[in-house]
Amino acid sequence: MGDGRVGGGTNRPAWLQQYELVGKIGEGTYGLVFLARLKQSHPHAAAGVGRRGSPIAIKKFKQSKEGDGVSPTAIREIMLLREINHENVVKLVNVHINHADMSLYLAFDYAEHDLYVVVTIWYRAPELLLGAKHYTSAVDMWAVGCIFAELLTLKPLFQGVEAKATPNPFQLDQLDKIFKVLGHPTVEKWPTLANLPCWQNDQQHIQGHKYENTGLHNIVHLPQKSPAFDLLSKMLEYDPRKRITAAQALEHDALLPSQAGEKIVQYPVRPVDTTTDFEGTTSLQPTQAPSGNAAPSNQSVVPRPIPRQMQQPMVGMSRMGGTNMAAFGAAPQGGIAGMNPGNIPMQRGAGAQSHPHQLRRKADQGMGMQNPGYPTQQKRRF
Ligand SMILES: Nc1ncnc2c1ncn2[C@@H]1O[C@H](COP(=O)(O)OP(=O)(O)OP(=O)(O)O)[C@@H](O)[C@H]1O
Repeated sequence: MGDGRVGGGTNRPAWLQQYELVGKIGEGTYGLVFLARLKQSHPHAAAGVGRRGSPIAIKKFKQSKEGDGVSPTAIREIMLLREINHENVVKLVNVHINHADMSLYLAFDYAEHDLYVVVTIWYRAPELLLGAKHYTSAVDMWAVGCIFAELLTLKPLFQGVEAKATPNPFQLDQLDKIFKVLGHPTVEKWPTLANLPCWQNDQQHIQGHKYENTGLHNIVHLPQKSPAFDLLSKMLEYDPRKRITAAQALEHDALLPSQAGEKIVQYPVRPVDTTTDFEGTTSLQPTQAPSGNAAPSNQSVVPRPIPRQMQQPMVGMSRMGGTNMAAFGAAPQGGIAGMNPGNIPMQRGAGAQSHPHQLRRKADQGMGMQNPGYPTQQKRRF
């Protein structure tokens, strides 16, 4: 299959030679993601960055159905990632393209932890669920609050079942999950509630029900007087106009580094499917799981031997740490020079393709793999 045959195949493109493929670590709407390691140190390698053995996440974009070039989605992702330079955003370190089949590979700094990406109704603000036609960035703060709680408990906070049959934004089960924890919303506390279409139309569903406040603190196990709980409750404020803004949140006491940590959260590390190659189908050399952690016979999982201690004491809420690895230079052979995607033929209609507003939570959270159960938990202090 020429250049497109990579990973387990023999006809590897030249650019791939710099990586040792470990296995598949994830799958998104647009591609498969693999863990690989650098075979050799990069000339500009800094401490822990770009050195031999450094982990790299390689995302292979799925081929477009039309087979007419690189998708606008990929182009958009590359363009944006080239612009973004922030410690909390994984860095795009290289772009590779196989001209034979126009398959595209993006090489990123590797991130040890993630939330297995958060775009379902679980993170949707109540004003949206109640049909608000005009909304603000407060909806994002609600989502951040949900994620914050999930970081504390390792469990999504409001796991509503989505009613998919209707174009109506009203999601009763999701609202039900929220109200059960935060209590019944009232127009006294949230005056514009009365104007929301679904609040008016679905009175019998919501207003007929009296929700008790179970108490968020009971779920996230934080003292009610702690700065972390204060910040969380301000993110999950019903009234979007009263909800804390991102700028205010950054100033909140919970983020002061001087605060002593109280709550230690054990984060699991990412499983790696070592049987899947870049084509997402065939076998790499299976790696046996350590004894006592038998993997299913048709697949193997390995703990990632990438010790990355999270040593910083975290207080209240900590900003999610990025990998903090610097880019290590220009594209090597086969890469797109300077990561300029300008020479990539784009599909017609580029830019017009809409990103699905609502994506599903990944069905393959653990990629169907058993939790390897290795002693690889990492701690984060809150
Ligand atoms: N740099 C990385 N380091 C470690 N794992 C990664 C990295 N990038 C992606 N992954 C893993 O691969 C998964 C798929 O990533 P991808 O970017 O393809 O899609 P997504 O952003 O999760 O979702 P979608 O494309 O549907 O919006 C992620 O959820 C994550 O588990």
